[in-house]
Amino acid sequence: MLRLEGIDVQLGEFRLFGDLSLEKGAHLSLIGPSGGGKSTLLNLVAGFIEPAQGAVLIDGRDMAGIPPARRPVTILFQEHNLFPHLDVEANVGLGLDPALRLTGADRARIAESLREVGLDGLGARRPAALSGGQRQRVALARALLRDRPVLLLDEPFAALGPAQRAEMLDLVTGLREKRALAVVMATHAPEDARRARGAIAFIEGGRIGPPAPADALLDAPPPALRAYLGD
Ligand SMILES: Nc1ncnc2c1ncn2[C@@H]1O[C@H](COP(=O)(O)OP(=O)(O)OP(=O)(O)O)[C@@H](O)[C@H]1O
Repeated sequence: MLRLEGIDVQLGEFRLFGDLSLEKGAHLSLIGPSGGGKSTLLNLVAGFIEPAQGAVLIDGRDMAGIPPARRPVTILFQEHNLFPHLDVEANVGLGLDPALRLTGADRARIAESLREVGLDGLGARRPAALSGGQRQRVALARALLRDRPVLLLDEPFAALGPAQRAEMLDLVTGLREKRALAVVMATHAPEDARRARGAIAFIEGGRIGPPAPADALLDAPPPALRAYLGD
């Protein structure tokens, strides 16, 4: 479903390179040292940067030249996902219509999406009146309404406490399975990668390592990963 073929990205002195392949309904965690290239990879898939060489393919379609808004991809960041002056319903509604001309049917879909992420009845709140975890749920509800088959998460739950992080990861896993989403998540927390199940690719110095099952890799890490984990 998602393939990076012979990718080479050049950002000033930094170079990201390698291949990657992810099936529908699968989860891939990107872990590795700061500055290794995790966000660059997500930005490449999202269309914020273009490769100098190689191709990003989604469902067999070459994404070259396709702008972020027209890619079958949603990206969720650690913060700044919500507009503070808009209430929760409007923030989610932006996923349906950026001009917010919402019909009754749209509002029903928004309410359903809020229910799905456990925020039933909070549509009239402003983001400032929500906890960090609830704000990320709003952003997730909007991502779900966009209904794109690839979900990119850039350290989305790093600011949350351990229990909330686990809850959010389980929520994402449930939605991934229900909707057969392909999820790519950058994280510094190996326990998050374990919890999300699926595979891990270790990225260091711009080199995209081969994905391997999370438990197997973390239980017997190769030397570079062991050094990163501090074991
Ligand atoms: N626009 C840019 N121009 C030049 N260099 C850039 C640009 N964007 C990122 N870089 C560099 O690319 C490298 C990879 O950055 P990236 O954000 O992908 O790493 P990361 O693995 O996500 O790190 P972190 O874990 O700290 O978020 C860094 O050295 C960064 O300084």
